[in-house]
Amino acid sequence: MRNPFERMPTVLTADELIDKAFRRAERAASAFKPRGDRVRKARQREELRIRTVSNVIRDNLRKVLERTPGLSTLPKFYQELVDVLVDRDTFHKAMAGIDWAIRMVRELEERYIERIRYSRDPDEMAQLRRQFYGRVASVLRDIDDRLRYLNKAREVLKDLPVVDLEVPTVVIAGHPNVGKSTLLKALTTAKPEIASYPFTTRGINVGQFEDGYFKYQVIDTPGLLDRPISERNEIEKQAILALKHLGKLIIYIFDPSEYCGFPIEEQMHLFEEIYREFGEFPFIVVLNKVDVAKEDQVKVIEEFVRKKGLEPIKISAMKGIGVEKVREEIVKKLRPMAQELAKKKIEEELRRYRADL
Ligand SMILES: Nc1nc2c(ncn2[C@@H]2O[C@H](COP(=O)(O)OP(=O)(O)OP(=O)(O)O)[C@@H](O)[C@H]2O)c(=O)[nH]1
Repeated sequence: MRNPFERMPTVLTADELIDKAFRRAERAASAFKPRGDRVRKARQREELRIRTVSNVIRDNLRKVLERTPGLSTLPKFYQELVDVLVDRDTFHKAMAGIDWAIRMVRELEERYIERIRYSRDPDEMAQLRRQFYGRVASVLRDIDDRLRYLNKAREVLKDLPVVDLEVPTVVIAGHPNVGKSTLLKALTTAKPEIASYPFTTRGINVGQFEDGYFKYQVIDTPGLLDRPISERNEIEKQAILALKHLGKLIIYIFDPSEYCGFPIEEQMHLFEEIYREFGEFPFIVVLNKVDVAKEDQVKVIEEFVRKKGLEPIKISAMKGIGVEKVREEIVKKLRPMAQELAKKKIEEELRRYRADL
C-alpha cells in the first residue's frame, strides 16, 4: 500500500536551487587542484564550475520529473482526488516547464564550455562563466512559478490516503456516533490505520480482514458519508465521488436508539440520499446498538429498510453481537470480486515472470 506521490521530492524554488548549485560549484572549485600553466588552470576551474552548476540543477529537476507519477497513469480513485486538489493543466505545464529548463541548462553548459575552451584569457573565462550563471539563473526564474506550484501540489498530494486498491473494499456510511468506527474495529483484525483524506479533518480509518482465502478492506469515512450530500460544496462532492472508485459495497449504519443524537427521521433521510448516490452498489444495512435500542424504534427502521427490498442486520458493534453475520454478508457479496482480483494478480505475475525469462 503506497501513496503514489510518496517518492515525490521537495521542489526547490528557483532561488533556492540557484544558491545550492552555485555554492556546490564554489566548493568544488576551491577543492580542485588544477595542473598546468595559468591559462590551463583557469580554464579547468571555470569548466568545473559550469559542469557542477549544470549537474546539480539538472539532477535536482530530473528527480522531480522521475519521481512524480503521470496523473493519467494513476488509478481512477486517485485521479478523482487529484482533480479535487490540483489543476491538471497547470500541473502538466509545470512538469513541461521543468523538462524545458533541463534542456536549456544542458544547452547553455555546452555552449559556454566551448567558448571557454577557445579563450586564452583567464579574465574572459571568468566573465563567460559569470554570464553562464546569469543565463542559468534566468532560465530557472522563468519557471519559478511552476516550481512553486509543484511544491504546493506535492504538499497536498503526499497526504492522499493510502489504501489497497487491489483488495475489494467496503465503505461504511451513517451519521456521526452511530458506531461506524466501533463496527470497523469489530470487523477487522488489524488495528485500523488512519489515512488522511482531502477535506476531512479526521482522515479515514482503514482496516482489513480475511476469510481464509482472500482479503477484504473496510473503510470508515468520518466527515464524508455522515451528513447530507446535498449540503456539500462541489469539491466535497467530488471527494465523495472518488469513493466510488474505491468501494464496491456500502454498509449503512442506523442507530435506532438515537443515542447518536440524530433522530430516526433524519437517519432515514441520509440513507435515502446515500442510497440514491451510490445506487449502483450493493448495500448492507445494519441496525446498531440493539443492546440499548427500544423494540419499536428498531421496528420502524426495519420496515423502512424492507420497503427498499433490503434485509437489515441487527447488531451491537460494541458487544460483538451480529458482527459475524455482517462479515459473512460482506464475504458473500464481495467474494466473486476478490476471486477476480486474485486471478488478475496471478495473471499479471505470470506475465511478468514470462517477460523476465
Ligand atoms: N450501547 C452501544 N453503544 C455503542 C455501540 N456501538 C457503538 N457504541 C457507542 O457509540 C458511540 C459512537 O461510536 P463510534 O464508533 O465512535 O461512532 P462513529 O459512527 O464512528 O462516530 P464518528 O467517528 O463521529 O462518525 C461510542 O460511545 C460507542 O461506544 C453499541 O453496539 N451499543
